[in-house]
Amino acid sequence: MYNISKISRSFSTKKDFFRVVEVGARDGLQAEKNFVATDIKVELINRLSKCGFKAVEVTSFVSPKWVPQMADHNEVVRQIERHDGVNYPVLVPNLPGLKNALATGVIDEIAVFGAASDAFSKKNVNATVDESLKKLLDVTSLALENNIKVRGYVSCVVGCPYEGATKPEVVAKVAEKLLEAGCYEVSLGDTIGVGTVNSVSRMLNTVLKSVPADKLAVHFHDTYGQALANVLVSVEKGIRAADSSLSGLGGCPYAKGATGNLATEDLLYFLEGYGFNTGINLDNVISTALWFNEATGRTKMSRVGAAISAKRA
Ligand SMILES: CC(C)(COP(=O)([O-])OP(=O)([O-])OC[C@H]1O[C@@H](n2cnc3c(N)ncnc32)[C@H](O)[C@@H]1OP(=O)([O-])[O-])[C@@H](O)C(=O)NCCC(=O)NCCSC(=O)C[C@@](C)(O)CC(=O)[O-]
Repeated sequence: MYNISKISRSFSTKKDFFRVVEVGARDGLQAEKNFVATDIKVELINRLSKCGFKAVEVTSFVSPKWVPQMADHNEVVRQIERHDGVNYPVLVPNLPGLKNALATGVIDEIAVFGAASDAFSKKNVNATVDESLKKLLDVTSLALENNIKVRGYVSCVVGCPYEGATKPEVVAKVAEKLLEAGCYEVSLGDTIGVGTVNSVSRMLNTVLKSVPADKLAVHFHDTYGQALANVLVSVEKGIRAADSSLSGLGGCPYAKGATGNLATEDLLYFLEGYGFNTGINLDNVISTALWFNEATGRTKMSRVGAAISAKRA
């Protein structure tokens, strides 16, 4: 069982840095059926850039037949403002995607993605886990030759929508392969948000046997409302990076029923409460969420965003 008393003993007062990667413009929007206009995506990224994030994931160079929402990747990466100290990773599944990204001349970082489940991998990239890892080697080497940083993702680290529970050993193996391929960090994705403190703890204990905590980030979808609890478990195990999306936007087109990522606003409130320095201005993030809702006619807000904007009103 996960030891809660261990958590309270180790609450810290020192302001350690915790890196939050904002993935709303990519992971948050990729499953949206209605196309979000390019100028709204660009403005969203520009506003996020001013909030203090060190990384704002902006789009995917995937096939527009597979993910139509990301079809405007060329325009998005060319039109956004780039701020010093902020990286703008783009998701890349294969060599054609990388070549298209490189041709824009503005890419500073890519994210490659593998999975810990063959069934999900086949649905997501039309290749098994091993096949996709082999293909990724060409992508990572060409990116590194071009001085482009490479981040890796592993999907389905706790459970798969097609295969059920994931074996932690498989997650560890895929994470190791991504690091060997040249990724500077691997983000562990609970794609369908089924993880609990026990299953996430078991998975991390296994992965941490072969991958150091400073090479890991966590990426929790909040389908079952467990994402923040799972971040706490990850923090306690020494992980100091997490992905989240504005207002908890998102889902995965190849994982039915998966809701968005952990909301950035909720994550920031949690991290500040824990005593971390994120360098991110929560108020500006909430204003960005309100602007995005107005621009797109949405109403979805994070819990923290709803609470703080109600107080503002
Ligand atoms: C990987 C492929 C392309 C293979 O798809 P495929 O059909 O096997 O590829 P193909 O090589 O046979 O090519 C088919 C067509 O796509 C074109 N094509 C081929 N590659 C590209 C490309 N890069 N950009 C643009 N076009 C491309 C290619 O030129 C061809 O065009 P056609 O001849 O039919 O006109 C496809 O499966 C794909 O795009 N998959 C992406 C799926 C995706 O984006 N999923 C969501 C992201 S992963 C995620 O969200 C999880 C994560 C990261 O957030 C972490 C977590 O939460 O777990």
